[in-house]
Amino acid sequence: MTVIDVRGLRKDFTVRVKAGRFRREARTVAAVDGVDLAVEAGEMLGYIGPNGAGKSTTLKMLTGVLYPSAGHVRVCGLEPVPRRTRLARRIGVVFGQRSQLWWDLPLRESFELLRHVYRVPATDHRTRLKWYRDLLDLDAFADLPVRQLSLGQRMRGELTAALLHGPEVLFLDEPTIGLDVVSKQAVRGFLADLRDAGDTTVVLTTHDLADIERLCRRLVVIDHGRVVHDGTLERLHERYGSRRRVVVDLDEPLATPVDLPGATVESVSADGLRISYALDSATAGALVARLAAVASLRDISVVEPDIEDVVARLYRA
Ligand SMILES: Nc1ncnc2c1ncn2[C@@H]1O[C@H](COP(=O)(O)OP(=O)(O)OP(=O)(O)O)[C@@H](O)[C@H]1O
Repeated sequence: MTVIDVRGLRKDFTVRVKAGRFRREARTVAAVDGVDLAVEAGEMLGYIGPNGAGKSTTLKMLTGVLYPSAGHVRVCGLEPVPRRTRLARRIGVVFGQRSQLWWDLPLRESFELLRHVYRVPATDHRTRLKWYRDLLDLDAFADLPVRQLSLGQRMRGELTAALLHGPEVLFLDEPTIGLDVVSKQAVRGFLADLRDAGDTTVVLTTHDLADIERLCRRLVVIDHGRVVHDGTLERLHERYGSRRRVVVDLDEPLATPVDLPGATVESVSADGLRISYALDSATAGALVARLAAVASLRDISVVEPDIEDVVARLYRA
């Protein structure tokens, strides 16, 4: 079932720019410029792109905060802006700058208030809260007022708050930004469990590509308001020519360089004992077998392509 259905989505902003010493003129900027997107129930989708690419503007249109300039949007079958109140019961939202929690109240009481706001039956509330408490380790700080929480603790609270009414879709804007390592792990682990449970569709924007590697099979990359990639991470690697590397440590330098079709020497250390090969079409096994026939190998490591490189290259393209 398609939970998010977006076709030809656009958002234009009118900005005033300086034109000469005293004049300013209005110019139209397409923040989102014809995005098509279909997300199926239970998917966890990574929505990424450089600064100013149009990610937040898209999320705002999907959650009913902004009216599109053109195009078709349905989330859970509803048009977000006119059906905003109804939609709010079916989606959860975590946007970095906006909080759903009451700053002066203990976290625990915010959860209780949200139960009333969304009119969640007490048993459902209890079951869900128990799950989140365990997974996100909330008990350690649930009695503190929200204003006293660390960023990581607050984010764990925000995630719980966004999910307590059992939404079908969860929108997350930069859920791990600025978090300490422990909270980052906790949030990622939690999202991985949520994905595996399969009941919630998630759209995740992030600058932290480790989030994507850990969590999202499907990746949509947006740049200048347009989708430039929609597919798996592997496909992105293939498309942008990222390659695995094999690094070998030798007992003695090679007398003559070893050539293998499908592999390229990337670097050789000054003493000749460490060689790094980039794999084009050869397999790591074939390369190692070839080397082992002519040299004594001390150590071998296979380095997976780094998504940061791929995305940096993609943005430059
Ligand atoms: N209210 C607004 N008025 C005018 N221009 C806007 C407005 N909101 C966003 N923009 C412009 O639209 C473009 C897309 O912005 P958006 O915030 O959606 O990008 P983003 O991908 O979320 O970026 P970031 O990663 O920096 O959060 C940018 O050029 C931004 O300056």
